[in-house]
Amino acid sequence: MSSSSRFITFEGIDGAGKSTHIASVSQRLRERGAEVLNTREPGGTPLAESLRALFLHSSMDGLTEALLVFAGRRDHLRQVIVPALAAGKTVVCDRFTDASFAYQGAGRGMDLAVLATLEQWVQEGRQPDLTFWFDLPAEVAAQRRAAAREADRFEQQDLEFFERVRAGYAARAAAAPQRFARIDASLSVAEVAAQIAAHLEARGC
Ligand SMILES: Nc1ncnc2c1ncn2[C@@H]1O[C@H](COP(=O)(O)OP(=O)(O)OP(=O)(O)O)[C@@H](O)[C@H]1O
Ligand SMILES: Cc1cn([C@H]2C[C@H](O)[C@@H](COP(=O)(O)O)O2)c(=O)[nH]c1=O
Repeated sequence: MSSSSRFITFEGIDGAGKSTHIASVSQRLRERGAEVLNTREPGGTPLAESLRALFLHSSMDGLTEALLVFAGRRDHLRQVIVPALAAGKTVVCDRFTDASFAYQGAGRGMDLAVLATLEQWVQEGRQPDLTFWFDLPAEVAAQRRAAAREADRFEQQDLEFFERVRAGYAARAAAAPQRFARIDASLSVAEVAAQIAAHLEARGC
């Protein structure tokens, strides 16, 4: 990875408000001289995007979900993320492996050791430099989703599922405090933006 490159991810339960801020964060980084590549997971390459459609709309168990999303992640890393970082770009990714631990691990009850093995095989030690975790109660996120769009099979899950997913993110954040920036996503859009800006300032971005 080039010294000027950064790998930044956005995480949180559905409806937490990530997409609302990704464009403005990317613009801020560009204004400060970064060449920013925006991408997402599941997805990011033609192969991974085709897997995304299956992942979001076909019925399957937690292990199948994990194998599918990590397969797409491997292609995404090799074809897009690693080359971009090597070229000195800043990669801003809407979701990454923390979502697998939160959704397939905490949400679906998959063995975290299996996920850790998949993480090692697929990422070969690579991790984001900075992860914004948009944290808020599942009930608040559900209210926001209800107003926004048609639910996919994850968004159709109940509040208990999303509270487990939230706890899964909290566990990942506790295990990697230097990488995670927790955002109180229950606040207003402006207050969330201010929290993000403060974290970026503190990291010289
Ligand atoms: N701080 C906020 N307060 C109130 N509503 C918000 C806030 N942030 C975002 N919203 C609204 O909540 C809805 C979900 O926001 P957004 O799409 O950014 O969430 P998300 O985390 O990207 O969700 P997903 O992961 O499912 O794509 C949108 O209608 C958005 O306008
Ligand atoms: C990367 C990843 C994602 N998911 C889930 C989380 C969301 O419900 C969807 C993606 O939808 P979005 O609107 O694009 O955020 O997929 C998951 O379960 N596991 C993962 O690794």
